Amino acid sequence: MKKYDYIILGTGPAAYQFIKLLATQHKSILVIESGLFGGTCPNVGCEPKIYLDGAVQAALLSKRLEGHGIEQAAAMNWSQLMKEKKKRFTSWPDETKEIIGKTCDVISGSAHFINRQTIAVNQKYFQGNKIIIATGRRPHELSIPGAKFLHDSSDVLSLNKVPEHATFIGAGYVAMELATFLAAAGSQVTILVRGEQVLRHFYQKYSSDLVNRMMQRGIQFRFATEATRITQLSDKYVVELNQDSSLVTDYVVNASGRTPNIEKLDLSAAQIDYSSKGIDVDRHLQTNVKNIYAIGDVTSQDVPNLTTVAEFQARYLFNSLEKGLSQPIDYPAIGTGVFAFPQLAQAGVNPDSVSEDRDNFEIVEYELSQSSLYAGQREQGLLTVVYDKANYIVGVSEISTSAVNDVNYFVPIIGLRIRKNEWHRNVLPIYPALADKIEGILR
Ligand SMILES: Cc1cc2nc3c(=O)[nH]c(=O)nc-3n(C[C@H](O)[C@H](O)[C@H](O)COP(=O)(O)OP(=O)(O)OC[C@H]3O[C@@H](n4cnc5c(N)ncnc54)[C@H](O)[C@@H]3O)c2cc1C
Ligand SMILES: NC(=O)c1ccc[n+]([C@@H]2O[C@H](COP(=O)([O-])OP(=O)(O)OC[C@H]3O[C@@H](n4cnc5c(N)ncnc54)[C@H](O)[C@@H]3O)[C@@H](O)[C@H]2O)c1
Repeated sequence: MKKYDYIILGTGPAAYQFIKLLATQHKSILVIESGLFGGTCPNVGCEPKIYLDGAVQAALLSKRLEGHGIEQAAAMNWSQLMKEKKKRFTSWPDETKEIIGKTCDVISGSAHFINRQTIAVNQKYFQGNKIIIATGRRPHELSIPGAKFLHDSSDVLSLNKVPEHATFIGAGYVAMELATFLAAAGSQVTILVRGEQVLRHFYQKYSSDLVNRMMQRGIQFRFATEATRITQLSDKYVVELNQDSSLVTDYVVNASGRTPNIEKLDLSAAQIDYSSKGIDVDRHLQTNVKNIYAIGDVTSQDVPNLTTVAEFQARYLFNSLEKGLSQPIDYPAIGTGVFAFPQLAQAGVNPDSVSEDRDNFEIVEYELSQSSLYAGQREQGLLTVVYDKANYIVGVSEISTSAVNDVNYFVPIIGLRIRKNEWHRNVLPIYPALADKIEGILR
């Protein structure tokens, strides 16, 4: 049986980052991937999403400005856009496999544990001194009758023609972003929200604001509504709802969350602890088994499942295993954004989590629309800043057409605890942009 220093399961952002760093260490490495090389983010997640987003934002912004300096709003040609997207993305898995193959042995197949040192793939067995599990997540399966008619985010991101009517189940990141895309391309869209909240990890005032602005563009939200059954009716689908009602649609997207890829790993063969939330790891990203580690979305850690977080964990693990770093993982200020229209973004402390603690935190809202920058886009922009007792900025939330980039200005300010005088001395940003106003927001 061939023995390696490392066996790595998966090739998504977590594994890829770890492999890239390990390439400098002259180790023997086996990498096993059961799906598309590169994982979710570059193939069916962030990257194709942001590629399509360019046209979506252009179309929606031109519509907003119609009659205010734009004669006629741009009309999206989704099919053409999708052809362009496929041209760019189709070769990525093969290219990624080739890059990894330069420094590692690579196998396509689904890996599972035989025991604490042994992994099986395609009926072959391999031993690893250290085994890194980075198998990510996949769309959560809804167990309702007719679930076979459901589509997921990957399907939407490679859809050739937009449906006349689309229904989304769930109201998290995926639903809010992809509903924005399909609606911009001409679909009628309905979003079924199980409870009363959308994007529950975001500042709720701005989540509700986003819902209102999407509703103004004709996107329908049905709150306290669950899909209970889906049936086919010639070339359409009937979605039965918990409120003794139903709707007829052309396309149903399951956007009810993502579940860790653990079932096929046979974790019990290596006595690895896990739950439905993912693989349990300690603050060194080690499982309960000494030589086995887990990174990225597959872990049950209470951090957002983002590419940035997966890569951060990979860097931490590399430094811990190869560079002798002994401190536990300590997460920095994490920024996150929803690529809807307008965008929603936040970093650090969510105002909702400290709104009752006025002794230790101050929450201040800044109206951005007064600036010509935002007014020229005819979009209301709102920024909320959370200050701690010592007047450091510890959290920022924004809703505007440029919220993602705006909040990114604040990530170093929060992470590096930058004060007004330091900013003033060392920074002269481009004007006009939000960055030139930050000095006024800092204390
Ligand atoms: C539609 C969408 C949009 C997103 N947009 C953003 C965004 O804008 N910004 C952001 O930060 N994050 C975004 N994300 C989240 C981001 O994609 C994930 O956080 C990131 O991909 C996690 O990386 P990972 O390496 O942990 O897992 P993954 O990228 O999921 O990779 C895991 C890999 O393991 C493989 N695998 C699974 N089981 C096995 C097995 N038994 N054997 C071998 N291989 C296996 C899988 O095939 C997969 O390739 C988005 C996700 C989706 C779905
Ligand atoms: N811009 C980004 O960074 C980005 C974009 C997309 C995805 N992601 C990542 O991928 C993850 C998955 O995204 P997502 O939108 O699929 O999940 P999510 O957890 O953000 O949202 C899931 C939604 O489905 C609802 N839901 C759960 N179970 C349900 C059920 N049985 N019936 C009806 N509704 C149900 C939830 O209440 C929630 O509204 C995100 O949490 C995020 O980490 C990030």
